[in-house]
Amino acid sequence: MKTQDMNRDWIATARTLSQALPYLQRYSGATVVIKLGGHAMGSDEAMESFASDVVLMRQVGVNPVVVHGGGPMINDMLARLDIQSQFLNGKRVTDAATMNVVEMVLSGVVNKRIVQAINRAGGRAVGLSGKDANLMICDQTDPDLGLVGTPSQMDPSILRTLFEKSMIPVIAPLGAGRDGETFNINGDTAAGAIAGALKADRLLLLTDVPGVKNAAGEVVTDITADQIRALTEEGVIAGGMIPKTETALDAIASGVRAVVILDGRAPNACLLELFTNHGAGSIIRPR
Ligand SMILES: Nc1ncnc2c1ncn2[C@@H]1O[C@H](COP(=O)(O)OP(=O)(O)O)[C@@H](O)[C@H]1O
Ligand SMILES: CC(=O)N[C@@H](CCC(=O)OP(=O)(O)O)C(=O)O
Repeated sequence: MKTQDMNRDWIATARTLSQALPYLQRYSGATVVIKLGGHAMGSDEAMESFASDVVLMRQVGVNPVVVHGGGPMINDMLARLDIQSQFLNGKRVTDAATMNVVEMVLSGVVNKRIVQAINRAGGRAVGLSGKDANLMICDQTDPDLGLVGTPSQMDPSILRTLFEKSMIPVIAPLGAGRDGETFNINGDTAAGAIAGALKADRLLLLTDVPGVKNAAGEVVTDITADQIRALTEEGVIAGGMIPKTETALDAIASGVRAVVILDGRAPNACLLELFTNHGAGSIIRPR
């Protein structure tokens, strides 16, 4: 390539960068908690794209925290081991045998797959669960659900230590009980509790739909608490969307600056949400 052409390419790149700069600067130093659901993980390509987005966020000065689910992977392993799964209001009834499988799959397989993908993309990810450094101490949610926990005492100091070293925490949604139990936490609930404890700038809930839909099936891009309550009463918000919108409202009440529910399978979903004017998905913010 001629020097003149190279210079022209460089100037075009600099122009593009200067347009992106205000967005990149807006989030420099910000804390962004990203919940990656089991359904949003998909293929190896989707995982690679997610990992490189998280690394880019870190490179421009964001403190990303990944909290993951893995419900479908737990279901597969339980079926292989011939253990029956039962659900109550979208939450897995978790007996001791199920809890062992949940911990093995989430902390062992799913967590390390994400850690490895981020490290291969050039980041330094560290895998944890809510048990590590007392990040999430839980109480039992409901005796009918067995070992399902609700985070009741948070210590996010380990996450701040990792931010100082530019490391990326990847957290499996498990917590310790006060009497030595291990609790299974819904992934959305865990992400909300961590975002709340960090007073995060953004909580991104990645799922397999483009956002929260109204009765006409359209995505509501800027959704209020009242709209969420009305759509839930009408039964339009149902199933797995209920814990997400509940988490969003709880997170806002605990001081998170905005929550976005978006399609994690879309290429560069997190970057488009943070670094473009139009964003992505449905945003919920304090009013
Ligand atoms: N109003 C709604 N808008 C969008 N999705 C909804 C709505 N009500 C229910 N859903 C369902 O919620 C699902 C997302 O929840 P879930 O399957 O638990 O996600 P994940 O596994 O990503 O955490 C969507 O796939 C959709 O079928
Ligand atoms: C208590 C509870 O429901 N725990 C979930 C934890 C995993 C999860 O939340 O996975 P997704 O985000 O992929 O749905 C479970 O056992 O399936």
